Amino acid sequence: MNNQPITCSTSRIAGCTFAIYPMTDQFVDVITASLKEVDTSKVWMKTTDVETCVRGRISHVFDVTKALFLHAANTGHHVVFSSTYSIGCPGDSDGDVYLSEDDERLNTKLLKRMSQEVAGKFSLYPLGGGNYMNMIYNQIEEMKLHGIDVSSIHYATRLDGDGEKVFDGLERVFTNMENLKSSHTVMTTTISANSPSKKEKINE
Ligand SMILES: Cc1ncc(C[n+]2csc(CCO)c2C)c(N)n1
Repeated sequence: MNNQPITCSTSRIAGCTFAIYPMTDQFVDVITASLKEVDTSKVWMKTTDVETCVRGRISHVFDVTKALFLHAANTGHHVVFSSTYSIGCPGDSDGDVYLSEDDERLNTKLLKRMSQEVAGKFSLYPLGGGNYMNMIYNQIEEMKLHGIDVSSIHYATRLDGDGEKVFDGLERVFTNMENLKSSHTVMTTTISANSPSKKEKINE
């Protein structure tokens, strides 16, 4: 058994653990086609039976996760994406070498072909101390500048609109936290596309 403590790292590598859940018998094809067709060469990546983890510069972590989800959603199936983004976690340093990649995004062309409405939510957790509620409120205001519907729900903020704009807002919020010198930031999201459910409350 490996009881070695995880070594501490002070690197500013960003990471995301996420899973895509396609609600179809063809779920294996939907997931594997996304993982194959999206260019992931500027991030460290590991896929298991439970999830995928990508690590690298913020721009590439968002480019890859956005492209993977929108590629899966583009099949037309009802697809859900569940993720945890993190930066500044005092823990492993896997993939630090990917921080030296340049800023050119690799999936811009692929994303241009896709137009997808989504519904989702995000929660922001500034873990580095400070006035955390103000930091969260400020970033919810930031999200409203991205051309999507932003509304309050319990424990999270709901987001409705174009998928690319939703991911661009999430990236902006995450990047803002880094620029504001938050020492450790975690952001969770759940994003759904092509749901057969109507947007209205379905329990009434
Ligand atoms: C992004 C993402 N990565 C891994 C899984 C886990 N998973 C479930 S089915 C399947 C394909 C067959 O092995 C895989 C890898 C997921 N759901 N989403």
